Amino acid sequence: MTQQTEHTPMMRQYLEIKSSYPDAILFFRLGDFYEMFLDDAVKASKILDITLTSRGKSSDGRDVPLCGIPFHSAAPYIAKLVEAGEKVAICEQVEDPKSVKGIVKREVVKVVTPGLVVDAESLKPNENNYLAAIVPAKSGIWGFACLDISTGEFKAADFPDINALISEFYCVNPREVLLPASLKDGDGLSALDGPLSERTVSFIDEWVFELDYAQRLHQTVFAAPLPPAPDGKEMSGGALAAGALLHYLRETQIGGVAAHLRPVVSYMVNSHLVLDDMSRRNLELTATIQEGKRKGSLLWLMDKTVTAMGGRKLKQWVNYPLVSVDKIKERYESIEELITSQLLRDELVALLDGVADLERLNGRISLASASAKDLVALKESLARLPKLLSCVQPLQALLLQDTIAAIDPLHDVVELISQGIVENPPFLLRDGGIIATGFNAELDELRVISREGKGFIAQLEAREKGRTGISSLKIRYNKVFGYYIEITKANLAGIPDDYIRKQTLVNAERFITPELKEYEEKVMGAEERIAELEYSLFQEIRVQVAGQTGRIARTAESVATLDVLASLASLAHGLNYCRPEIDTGDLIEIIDGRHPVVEAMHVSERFVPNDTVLDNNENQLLMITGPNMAGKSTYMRQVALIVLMAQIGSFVPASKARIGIADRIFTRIGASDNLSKGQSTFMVEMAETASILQYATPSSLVLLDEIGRGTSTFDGVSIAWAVAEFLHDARDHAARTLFATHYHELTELSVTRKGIKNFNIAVREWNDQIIFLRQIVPGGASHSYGIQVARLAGLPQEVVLRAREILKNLEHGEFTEGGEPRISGKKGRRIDVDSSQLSLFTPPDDDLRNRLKSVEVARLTPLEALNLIDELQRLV
Ligand SMILES: Nc1ncnc2c1ncn2[C@@H]1O[C@H](COP(=O)(O)OP(=O)(O)OP(=O)(O)O)[C@@H](O)[C@H]1O
Repeated sequence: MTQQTEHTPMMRQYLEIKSSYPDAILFFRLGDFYEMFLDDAVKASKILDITLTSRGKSSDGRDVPLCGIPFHSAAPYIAKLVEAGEKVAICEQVEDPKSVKGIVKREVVKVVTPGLVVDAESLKPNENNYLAAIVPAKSGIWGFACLDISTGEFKAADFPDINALISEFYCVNPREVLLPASLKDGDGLSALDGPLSERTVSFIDEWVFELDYAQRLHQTVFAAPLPPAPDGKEMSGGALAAGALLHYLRETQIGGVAAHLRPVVSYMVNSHLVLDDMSRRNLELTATIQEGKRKGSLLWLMDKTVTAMGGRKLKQWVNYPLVSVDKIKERYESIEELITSQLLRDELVALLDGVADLERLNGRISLASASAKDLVALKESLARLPKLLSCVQPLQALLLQDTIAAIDPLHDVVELISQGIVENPPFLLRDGGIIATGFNAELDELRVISREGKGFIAQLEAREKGRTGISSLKIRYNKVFGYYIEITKANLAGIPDDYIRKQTLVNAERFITPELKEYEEKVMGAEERIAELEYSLFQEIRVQVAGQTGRIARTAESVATLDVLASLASLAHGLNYCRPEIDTGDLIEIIDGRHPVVEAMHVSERFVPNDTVLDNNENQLLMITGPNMAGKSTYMRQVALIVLMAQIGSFVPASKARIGIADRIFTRIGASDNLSKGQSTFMVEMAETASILQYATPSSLVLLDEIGRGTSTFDGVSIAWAVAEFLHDARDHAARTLFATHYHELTELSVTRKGIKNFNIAVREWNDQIIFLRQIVPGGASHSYGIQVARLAGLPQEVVLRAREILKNLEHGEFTEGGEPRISGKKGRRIDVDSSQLSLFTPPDDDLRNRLKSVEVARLTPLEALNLIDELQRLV
């Protein structure tokens, strides 16, 4: 904060508190308002679109900017600031102003930050909201940890290099990130620039990222040591990052870490099928590549869940496909059983449909921000569980049984809430009307007093009307005077002596009597006490329920799993998917495979199914040629998606599939433009290819679409050729590969490489038109049909004709002395419609060919042969 201010005691208090929260907007409680001052006020008034005023002057004579919001309706304002990426520190009066002389004591009670919001309005139901920490650790390892305070999930891992870290970062997609302060201007951050943009980033003191500290914090919070990595070794970076998150939680939650937060779970890059960020985006797993929308993504297609928890869990399954055959089979088994038990599944889905977001309710309960409505929602959801349990009881599959066994209907919690809280409580907690009758004797008594008091006032009004003979006499109530008797001016003559005048209005006078005040005290006292008592009883109930967060979390988790399995069963059943066979072998065999999303999005067009065989032997690299628009990319993606779905544990769009587990899926598809990061399209293409060649293993699945197209044709073909050779020849990197290309020359690789097979996507020519058959067939394509497709796309006739002319020139081998094609040629040459593809490697030596063709070898004498060699040499 830069401004100088007049230092009234209150302002001094403000500045002192603010100095501990320099990067948060401080909500400073003043009576019924939260006030913001100085820079905070300027910033917040803009974001919140509220009036900026000023309060007094600073010592340099400038106004002190000020804005404020009513405390009882602060929630939407806080949400708006947090949505804009700001942190909000809530500073309350922690003493009763009535009992204090001078400045009342104030303290920050909570800091709300984008990664730590819990209110339902600020969160998307089927998305997690993560807070993450990143830290470079020793030997190039990067530590990463993230938690979702709204659900209690907490995990950490080490990543071998920054690229692996970044891939995971995008997958987790945290809203807020903590980094060690040393990264502020230091190395390593530039690679993180892209990932960190548009997220709230906080730099944390270096000392926080210490292993001892992390271990101590974890032990204190969870009464358990930090876990090792899944391979049994000590987590290095992940542990530090987890420690930083716990530290930050303590700082912002003031006084405690949420009870529902679960201990850290450690994981590793290869605990799952690994996908880098580009591949995730290319395969449109959770969002489309063009518009970043959910609709059109694999997740959109697969998601038939009916609860928010199920939606989030499915997203996690899609983001982390499995590599364990046993675990995958457990999921298949469950889906199969749920498909065959259709009636049961329908009933299960109907029961799940009414279950609220137990995970987030649990979070709000444990963080003491749950309303009475939240508790009732919890009760109503839990109350469905006994029926749900009896519905699923006949299911036999192992995973289903384990999941069902972990569901706890929490009868005690249901009973407590049913007895304690009315069926339909108000939203506000302080106005009473929450606690059910019969729950607390004192409360019931107070309610009787209050009711009777009100009845008495009605009686009193009638009595006073009789006594005074003034029929218009009324007993009324307002906040300033409490109860009073109102008499119009015309009737004032008849008022009794014991009436005490309180106020004069234009047309009436207001009076009180000692009797009225006595009753008022009783009623008002009772009502005040009722509100207080109800609030404290509510808090007691909430604390009791919060004591059960572990049980609620386990139940929520199981309900989510049931929802996901039922969703996968509905998907498979509805779209006629098959159960794959899965093993650790190298064979990927798909019969009648379909692209799940293209098939679902274009229902009017029949999707043509295709087969695939890939392995580590004779079908290791499929070289796919075919005209533009034929369906090469769709075909390649469909294979990757089928493998991915199979490893998610889902059935797949095919009539039969056998999937040898993939450790990673790599894709290099299309021209992703990275100009904003200062890299050319070609540079990005090559960088991605380099990373594939470095990390692919024989168990990987690689999709390469038009490698080399970002540069000159000769360079492009050469690079594509060498890449294909490498993927075939380099034993450690010989991944199962789909290689789509427009360079027909590459089909020649199959002659010398036994693992390379040519395929093309069939088209039929008809009257200078092409018809796409969408069928993948063995062999290389002979034509590109680029010009025909360009014409279909509406390129002007003139340009199309000229392109054909140039193509013809090229095909006729018109080259300059330097070997460059003389493509401009002469205009007006007649063009054959069926021009065949130019072979770039056709040598410009027709004379040589013609001479050779003319030789009749059988009739050559040895001397003539020698002469001929001499002549040919000269020709060359
Ligand atoms: N098997 C199929 N059945 C029906 N339609 C398909 C099939 N495969 C692809 N398509 C449709 O054909 C269109 C073109 O497919 P795709 O983009 O895969 O072609 P491509 O050969 O990769 O083209 P290009 O070389 O120009 O990138 C897509 O819009 C898709 O909807």
